[in-house]
Amino acid sequence: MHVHNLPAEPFAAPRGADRGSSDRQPVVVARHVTKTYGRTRALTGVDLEVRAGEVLGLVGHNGAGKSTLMRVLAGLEACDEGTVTVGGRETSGEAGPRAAAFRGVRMAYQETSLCPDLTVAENIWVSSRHCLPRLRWRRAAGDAARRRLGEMFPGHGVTSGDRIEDLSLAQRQMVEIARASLVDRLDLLILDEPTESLGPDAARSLYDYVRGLTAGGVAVLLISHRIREILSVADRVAVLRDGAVIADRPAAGLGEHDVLTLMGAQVADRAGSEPAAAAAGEPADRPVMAELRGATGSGLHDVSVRVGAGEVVGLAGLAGQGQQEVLERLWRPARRDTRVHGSRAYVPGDRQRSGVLPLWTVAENLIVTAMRGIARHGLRRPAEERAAVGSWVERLSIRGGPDAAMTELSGGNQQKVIVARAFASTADLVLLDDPFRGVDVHTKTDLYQLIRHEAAQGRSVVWYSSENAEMAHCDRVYVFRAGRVVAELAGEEISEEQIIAVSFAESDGEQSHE
Ligand SMILES: Nc1ncnc2c1ncn2[C@@H]1O[C@H](COP(=O)(O)OP(=O)(O)OP(=O)(O)O)[C@@H](O)[C@H]1O
Repeated sequence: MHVHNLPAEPFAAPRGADRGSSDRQPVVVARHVTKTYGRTRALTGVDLEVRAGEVLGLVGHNGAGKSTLMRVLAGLEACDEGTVTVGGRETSGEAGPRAAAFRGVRMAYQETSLCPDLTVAENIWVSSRHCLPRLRWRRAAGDAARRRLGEMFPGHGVTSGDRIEDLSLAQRQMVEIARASLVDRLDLLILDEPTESLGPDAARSLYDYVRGLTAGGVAVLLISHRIREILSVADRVAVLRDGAVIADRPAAGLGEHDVLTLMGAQVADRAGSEPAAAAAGEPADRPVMAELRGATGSGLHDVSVRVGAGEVVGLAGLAGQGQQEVLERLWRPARRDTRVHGSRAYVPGDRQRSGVLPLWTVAENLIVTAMRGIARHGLRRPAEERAAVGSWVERLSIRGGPDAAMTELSGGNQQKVIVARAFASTADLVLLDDPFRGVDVHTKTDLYQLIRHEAAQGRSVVWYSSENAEMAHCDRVYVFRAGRVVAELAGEEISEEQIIAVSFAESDGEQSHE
């Protein structure tokens, strides 16, 4: 391995030479890799090869073992059995953040590994200090961050002196990905659900950059629950099921349905590919549960939103156009222009900041909101609580079970607990802020049905989603742009195409007024 440690330009750009698929050398090879946590067999014998110059897509259900495998391939954790070979050299016993054998293998985490109260430059320094000069390190780290963010995400809006905690979720994800790529020699870049928090433009820029990397001979391992995205970016797709790779195929010729079937889904058994039917009855007939009337201020301009009892109302449009402000106002109604009847539950979009009680178990996290509904005359009823928890764990296939600590759960399973917690409460109004990030396709399908079912019982749901296709499960959708409602769609009018068409058509009109 040659290292070019130049203070002025310490981090390697994609290497130049294009390599054909025929001479792709293995960069990292796993053979019969196992990993057990307590009673959980996270990896049960993985065989996988990642080759230079390719994008390998890795798919699998929540809890299939994807993140665990990545940590082992990146040398952050040692496997129990089996071998990991990096650049032709077996690494047995070497693991931990500083293991030299893994120096060219870098990983961007789905939850981000950044320290919130340090700046962007300081975070970059912490993770890449071995290739930064000791003198004026802060400046060098800041320059490197600025350059790499500019290459990867033009228009990112981050400055190297920004504190991580002040950045948006998308910006934190961008810094995380840039951080992972900043190394003196990059052999394998692992991206764990990189686009879950990114908008479509940032995702496109990232994949353009990834193509440059692979053209230069770097290997990229991409984990995602977005199967279409995997199929459009990856050269090869590996499917992980119950801790083992059960299929490894070229992406060309694979369809979305093929991948879902390989993942082990009873695709035909789930009514998921079709949106669940919206509840009957004209929205205008329903008693109003919550309402914003001409709300203005903190980014909103004359926004009126009405939520009927038993209605699922979608908030759509590009990210950050006022949808979160609407949820926030419904959650904490403080002004005259907002009226909310009944109790509320909230599923935050950012579980790192305000989602789970990490040191508590799944059962404790679930029951914390449901207790009030279960208790009689102020007394808790443990048997009923236990039964309620059990039914939610089963209903959402929360892998790990009720007694697992939240920190033991995979990212997607943590998210399921947060969603279940909201619906397990007695709240009349459930507010969802892009709630299904990181949740696998099949569980999402079950959750869509859950939402419809709860609405049919009379609950109201307000749902912001960055995935326009999800809005088809709503009764009515408000499309937002620059803090304004630019369209209200109902029933048949709601479709991905229509939402995009309205967002963009209206956005041009808006701009001419600005
Ligand atoms: N530190 C840990 N302690 C105990 N169990 C763990 C730990 N890390 C992972 N597990 C368990 O190992 C299994 C695999 O988890 P992993 O995070 O690798 O899944 P994943 O495929 O990445 O899921 P997701 O799509 O939800 O991110 C899960 O059952 C999880 O609960």
